[in-house]
Amino acid sequence: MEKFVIEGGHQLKGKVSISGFKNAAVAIIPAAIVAGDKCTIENLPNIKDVEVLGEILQELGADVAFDSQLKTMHIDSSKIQECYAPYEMAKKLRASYYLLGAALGRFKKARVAYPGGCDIGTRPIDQHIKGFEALGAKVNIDHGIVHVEADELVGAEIYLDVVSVGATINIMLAACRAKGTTIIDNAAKEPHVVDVANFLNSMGADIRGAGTDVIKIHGVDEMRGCTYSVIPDQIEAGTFMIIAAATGGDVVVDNVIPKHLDPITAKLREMGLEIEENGESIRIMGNGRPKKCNIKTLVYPGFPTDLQQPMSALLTQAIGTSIVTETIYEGRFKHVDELKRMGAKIKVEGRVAVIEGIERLSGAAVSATDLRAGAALIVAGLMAEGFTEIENIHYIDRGYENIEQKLVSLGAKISRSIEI
Ligand SMILES: CC(=O)N[C@H]1[C@@H](OP(=O)(O)OP(=O)(O)OC[C@H]2O[C@@H](n3ccc(=O)[nH]c3=O)[C@H](O)[C@@H]2O)O[C@H](CO)[C@@H](O)[C@@H]1O
Ligand SMILES: C=C(OP(=O)(O)O)C(=O)O
Repeated sequence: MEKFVIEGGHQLKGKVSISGFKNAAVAIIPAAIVAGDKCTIENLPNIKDVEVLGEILQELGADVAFDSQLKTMHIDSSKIQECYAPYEMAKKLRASYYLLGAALGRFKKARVAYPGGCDIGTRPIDQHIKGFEALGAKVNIDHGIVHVEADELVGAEIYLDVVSVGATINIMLAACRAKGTTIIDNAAKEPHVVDVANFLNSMGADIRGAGTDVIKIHGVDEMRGCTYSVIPDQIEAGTFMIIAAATGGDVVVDNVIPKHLDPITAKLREMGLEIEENGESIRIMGNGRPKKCNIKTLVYPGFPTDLQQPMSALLTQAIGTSIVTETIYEGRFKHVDELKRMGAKIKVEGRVAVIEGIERLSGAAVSATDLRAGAALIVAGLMAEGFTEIENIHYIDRGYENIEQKLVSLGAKISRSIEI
């Protein structure tokens, strides 16, 4: 089992380049099925989730070649005949549910086991199902497998009861091959929704309004392969901004879309950090302990749930008491018990964490319980006095490319060690 060993207390300085967006990549790879042609996807992050999705498409019958140096995946999905993703395949990640929309669009039929992913609360798919049914599909769940099937997909007006990234993307995947026009009302506006729409449009789809809360999809008969480059990872970039703040460092986070980082920049400025935006990079200059700050996770352009855990870690050393409210996932406080091992003063009541800032955390042996909990423990370990050992780092490898190498290049003392 691998673990990270961190010696805390070193200021980070320098420039770090951000990889492609995991949460866009995990939708774009399954989306490549829709056209049934050859696609080249560039700027993919070299992370476990991308590797696993490539393997899943291969098992479904596609030719897949991932060049991890060039960060490019070539997918020829023309040989896929049908989409059956049993539990062993689908449980590996939450994003396997995008196979439902993609295969429904192309084959009018799919069978995919209920999705897996990090345990951060219930992850219902009722809005995905509502969308598929509105397009004319019959959906039933039998022995853990979601079956979707339609004689014909027909465009419809779909109002989402909750703003859901997954449902918005899944409905776009199916609707781009439906007859007529689909309107998704109360759609998610996240950058990854826009990236997937742009990818589908590059394959010949006709999707308008992605990035607003009304998306119009005119179904098309034909789609074709394309070459597409994934946008930079908003969450990896935000994590490095938080790390820079946590270590009182001076870090340029490069290859980002600063607009996507507005909610993080605003909060860090509120905490007293100096931040400069410069084209495709953001410079964060820390100076001692940050001020307290309240955080409420919201759909985009609100503060992203995926950064709540790393931000909570930073707030453990803020001056004053901060209140963190998690509105998206009720189970996203599993990092709290681990932070407490390091001396953090946090009380959780339901979806609210009250964090009383202390002078300094102390290094301890801790365990990652999910991807962003792992990122939070890295933030904490880099701030803490002494050594922190983080177990279960396979969660972190799901979503961060070469995180320890990127941190070492900024002057952090972190290494990966293998325990037998
Ligand atoms: C809005 C939001 O922050 N979405 C994040 C969520 O996306 P992900 O796609 O996992 O989640 P959704 O955006 O679909 O879910 C948002 C909320 O809607 C609820 N819901 C969702 C679908 C459904 O059919 N029924 C339902 O009730 C969920 O329980 C959740 O409370 O996690 C991803 C990975 O961490 C992030 O990249 C997304 O930015
Ligand atoms: C929880 C996450 O990923 P997933 O939805 O793929 O489990 C995440 O990216 O923070």
